[in-house]
Amino acid sequence: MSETSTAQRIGVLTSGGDAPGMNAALRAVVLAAEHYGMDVIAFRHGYEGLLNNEHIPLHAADVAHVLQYSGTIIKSARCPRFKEDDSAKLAADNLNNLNISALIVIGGDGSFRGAHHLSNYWSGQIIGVPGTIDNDLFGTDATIGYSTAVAIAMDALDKIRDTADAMDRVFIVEVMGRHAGFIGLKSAMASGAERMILPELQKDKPLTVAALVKHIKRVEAVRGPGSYVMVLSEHQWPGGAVALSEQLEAEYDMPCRPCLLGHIQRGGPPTASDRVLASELGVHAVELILKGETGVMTGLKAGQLVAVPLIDTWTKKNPLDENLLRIQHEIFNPVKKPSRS
Ligand SMILES: Nc1ncnc2c1ncn2[C@@H]1O[C@H](COP(=O)(O)OP(=O)(O)O)[C@@H](O)[C@H]1O
Ligand SMILES: O=P(O)(O)OC[C@H]1O[C@](O)(COP(=O)(O)O)[C@@H](O)[C@@H]1O
Repeated sequence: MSETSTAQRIGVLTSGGDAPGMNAALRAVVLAAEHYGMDVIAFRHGYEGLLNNEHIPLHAADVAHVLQYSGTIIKSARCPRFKEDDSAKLAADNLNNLNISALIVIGGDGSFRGAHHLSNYWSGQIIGVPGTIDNDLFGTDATIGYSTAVAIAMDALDKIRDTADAMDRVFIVEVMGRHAGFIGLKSAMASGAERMILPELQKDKPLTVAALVKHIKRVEAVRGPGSYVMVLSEHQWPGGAVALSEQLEAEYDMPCRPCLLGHIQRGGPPTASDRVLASELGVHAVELILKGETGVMTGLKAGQLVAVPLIDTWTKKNPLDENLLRIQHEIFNPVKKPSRS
């Protein structure tokens, strides 16, 4: 891009936890921008880069072969100081000094709160692209990264099942999703887990060790000795899967092993679904800029591209799929509740 270029200049950044498919979204943004005659400036390390003026131009050649990799080539960060008013003012000044007229933020709900905060001080267009493994953004059926995280968790759960079966053991597998049980629910169903503990379910019926032991024993009574695999969303038990399995062993003499999947869920090749979703949403973000939109997130709802007000993405909530919950609890539960009829 030359100093004398008069093309519209847009900014882009990846923010919050990296999500598989962010590179595919970046590639789509850059290719679409070039297609429509725009220049792209990428801020490195999310909002940190916006505040520190850490930026690079991005061209098609820079993103030619990145969509098969997780992480983000422009790096991501959590930037607590961006919540301050002075930070938003500084970011606005930096964007204006670079003649940037629109900013694409690829991230989760926190990143969109940040984008909204920035909009109080900056009059350029702001478009969000949903990038988080947690799938906890209202307005889109799936976020970029979610499909890959579920596939990784399922693969791990299948492997755990082999060893759990061989030794008739209980396993507690901790998956990500601090506030949302989407990864937990889908990976539990996809792997045939006997039980799942999700943040949304904890509100009505918090987990107790006694209830868990009762369920494990009942499953054994129905099926005979064998494996029992439980999916536990993170932060749902003090000390997590490790503490819970230690308690089962110590207090109930029940052979139990913990497994924490952690950041493994954010790495490796993104699934085809995530690459395609990211590609479609990245292009849509640029096309929304061309249409003059601002303060919206691009999403995919029932196969249709949509533009959702940024504020809705965190003030409203997508519930867990009621039908999947019903199937897991009532039909796939080895311990049948007495029939209602
Ligand atoms: N209320 C807020 N006001 C301003 N910036 C925010 C706010 N909440 C989050 N951010 C910014 O967005 C970044 C990413 O948010 P975070 O919650 O960590 O990840 P995610 O975007 O994946 O949800 C934060 O580190 C901060 O820079
Ligand atoms: O990588 P960090 O900073 O330890 O954060 C871990 C958190 O990030 C996530 O992977 C993604 O969350 P965000 O999309 O909100 O950043 C959560 O599932 C997890 O709780």
